[in-house]
Amino acid sequence: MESSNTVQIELDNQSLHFSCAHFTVFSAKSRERLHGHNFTVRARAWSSVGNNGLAFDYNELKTALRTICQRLDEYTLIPLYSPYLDIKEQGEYFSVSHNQQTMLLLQSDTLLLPVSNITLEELNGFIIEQLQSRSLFERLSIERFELSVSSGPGQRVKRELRVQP
Ligand SMILES: Nc1nc2c(c(=O)[nH]1)N=C([C@H](O)[C@H](O)COP(=O)(O)OP(=O)(O)OP(=O)(O)O)CN2
Repeated sequence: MESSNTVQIELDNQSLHFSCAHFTVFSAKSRERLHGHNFTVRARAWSSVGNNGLAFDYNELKTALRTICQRLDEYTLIPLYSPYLDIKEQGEYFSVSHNQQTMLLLQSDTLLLPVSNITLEELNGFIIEQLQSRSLFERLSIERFELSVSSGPGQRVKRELRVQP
């Protein structure tokens, strides 16, 4: 029986993590308190093995993921597109208001991400968009891709992408 020429390359190195503070906003009147996680990222990529016995150099994918994680690491993450937050610049701070409460966060320690909530779902989508912006899937001839983002043991969100050949 001939085996498939398509392999699955999985990356879940310890370096694919970022430590951030956030709060999930559930509604106009409900949110979590500000807290933190050590988020971890795991990627699976399906690709065909070429005549030289290589599917693609997974260091390119690992380096891209590591760079994205490093750029998020040690920040408070705030969703720029949340319908329930009012975000303003105030001197060296961002003032972030929700349900008549306002927190002041140092801009130097805060990232406004182009997402609607700081959830595993939205972080997953953000990281995939960062990879797509590098045309990584086309450049590495990745046919199918799965990204998993976890906020701790036992809870993760996975998203699968079928990249057009
Ligand atoms: N669909 C989603 N639901 C929730 C998300 C999410 O990202 N997507 N996130 C949260 C909370 O931010 C997150 O779960 C808070 O962490 P929590 O589980 O409360 O605390 P720990 O990670 O320390 O886990 P414990 O089980 O409490 O030890 C909620 N919902």
